[in-house]
Formats: sequence, C-alpha cells, structure tokens
Amino acid sequence: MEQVSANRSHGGTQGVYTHQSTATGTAMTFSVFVPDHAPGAKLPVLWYLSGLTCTHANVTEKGEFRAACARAGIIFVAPDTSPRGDDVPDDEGYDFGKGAGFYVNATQAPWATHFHMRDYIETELPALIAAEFPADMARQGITGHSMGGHGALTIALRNPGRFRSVSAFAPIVSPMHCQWGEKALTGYLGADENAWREYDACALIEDGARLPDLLVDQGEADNFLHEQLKTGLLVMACRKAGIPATVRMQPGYDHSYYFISSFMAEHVAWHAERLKA
Ligand SMILES: N[C@@H](CCC(=O)N[C@@H](CS)C(=O)NCC(=O)O)C(=O)O
Repeated sequence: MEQVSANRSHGGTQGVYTHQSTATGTAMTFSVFVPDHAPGAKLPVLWYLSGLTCTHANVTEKGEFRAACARAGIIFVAPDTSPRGDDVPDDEGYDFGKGAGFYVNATQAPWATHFHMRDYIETELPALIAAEFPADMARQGITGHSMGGHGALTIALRNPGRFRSVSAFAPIVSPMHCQWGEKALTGYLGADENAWREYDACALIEDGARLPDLLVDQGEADNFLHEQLKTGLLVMACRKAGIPATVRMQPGYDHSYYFISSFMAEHVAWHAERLKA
C-alpha cells in the first residue's frame, strides 16, 4: 500500500492510499480518515460506499463526515466504485462500467476479468484496513449513497453479524426493478434473474436475510426517486420482514452531496451509538 496524500483535518488525518488489488487485478485508490487516538487504541470503522460516477474523492471532499467522526472516534473508509485503468473495459453510459461497479462479482465477458467489486469490498479491502490501520474490525458499520446505498444494504444483508450498524442515503433498493440496475445486472451477471437476487436488497430480505435495524434518508426532491431508487419497495420489504427501519423522507432535498452532507453527522452519530464498546 502506498500513501498518495495525508492532510491534518478536524483533529485527525485524512489519507488517500493506493494498492494493487488481487480482486480486480488493477491498482485501487481509497481514502481513510483516522481520528487522533491513544497509542495502541483501536477504533471502530464506518464504511462508505459511493454512487454512480464517483471515486473515493466525492465523499472525501464533499461528505462533511470528519467533524462527526473525530468527535465519535470512528475511522471512515471510502473505496472507489470500480476498477480503473486502460485495460479495464468501459461503457459509453455513466451508469455501467467504470464508476459503476455495482458491488458485484461480474461473470460475463468482458467485465468478469476486473469487475470483482464484491470480493474487493467484502474481503480484500477489510483485510488491508485491518492490517494497516488502528481498526477494531469487531466494530464495523456500513453506509453508502445511491448505488453505494445498494452496496451497503446488500453487503450487510449477505454478511449477518459483520456490521453492528447499517444506514443508507438515497439507496437503490431494488436494482432488479429499475433501469440502472437492470442494465448493470444484465451486463455483469447475464440474463438469468436468479443470479441477480443476491445483489438486490429487497430480494435478499424476501429470501430471509435480516438486519438488526436500519436508517435511511431520502430526499423528496431527488430526480431519481420514482424511476430508480423506489424507497417504498424497501419500506414494504422491511415491514413484511419485521426489520425495524427508520426511513426519513426529507422535503426539498435532492440526490447531491448537498443532501448527503446535511444528514451525514446524524448518520455518524447513529452508527456511533451502535459501535460503542
Ligand atoms: N448527474 C449524474 C448522475 C449520476 C449521479 O447523480 N451520481 C451521484 C451518485 S448516484 C453522485 O454522487 N455524483 C457525483 C457527485 O455529485 O459528486 C449524471 O447524469 O452523470
């Protein structure tokens, strides 16, 4: 692992790092904020998965998480959303290929060579974070935005017990039932919809997966709400399964980082409550 940059901020260190990933077969860049802490102390970890078109940089620069993470003593990890590089295939649309890995392990050519974001986020990066940072991996939370909200929900649902806290900002709640998801899942996994279910939060819940509880914020003025995000499907799935979900519709807020940053401190506090000792 190589350090790309390190900046003192809010009584901690905001770092950006790069490493050669086995999962994707490419270099991968991610950011980590580490609050100041006592020598030898291990801090809980909050994962943040980003949305379409994003790298680690969008939330790092615009997410406004640092003051809250410093206060709560929480490490904040922001990975990239896909493999990158000249060897990595891409699509002309912003919603597939680079910047749009959808946190799956692709099985279809030409994507299957590099697009293993599920393995990267579930296995490879956690091992690296545990080895290189003062992280207490027994205390992890996960959140994300849009495609990253989908990532956070599905990864938490598939790994019961790993995350003590789960939240999302404007998540894609059922990629099987929106154009972004249909395009991505067909492209990465093929046409057999049975293979899609482990990448669909609502389908995972229908199939018996559970979360301890859940916080979701969704802007009511979000352009993508009705066609792509479909928050109501998650509300119904959680209600039917008895998952205590707090889903807050926020009047006037759109899909941007102006929305995310407005509720970030509340999400960090919500995770902190569940990640304490
Ligand atoms: N406005 C984008 C749609 C994609 C989009 O809104 N991306 C969201 C995540 S789903 C985002 O966070 N964009 C980057 C940013 O706002 O910094 C486009 O049409 O290219």
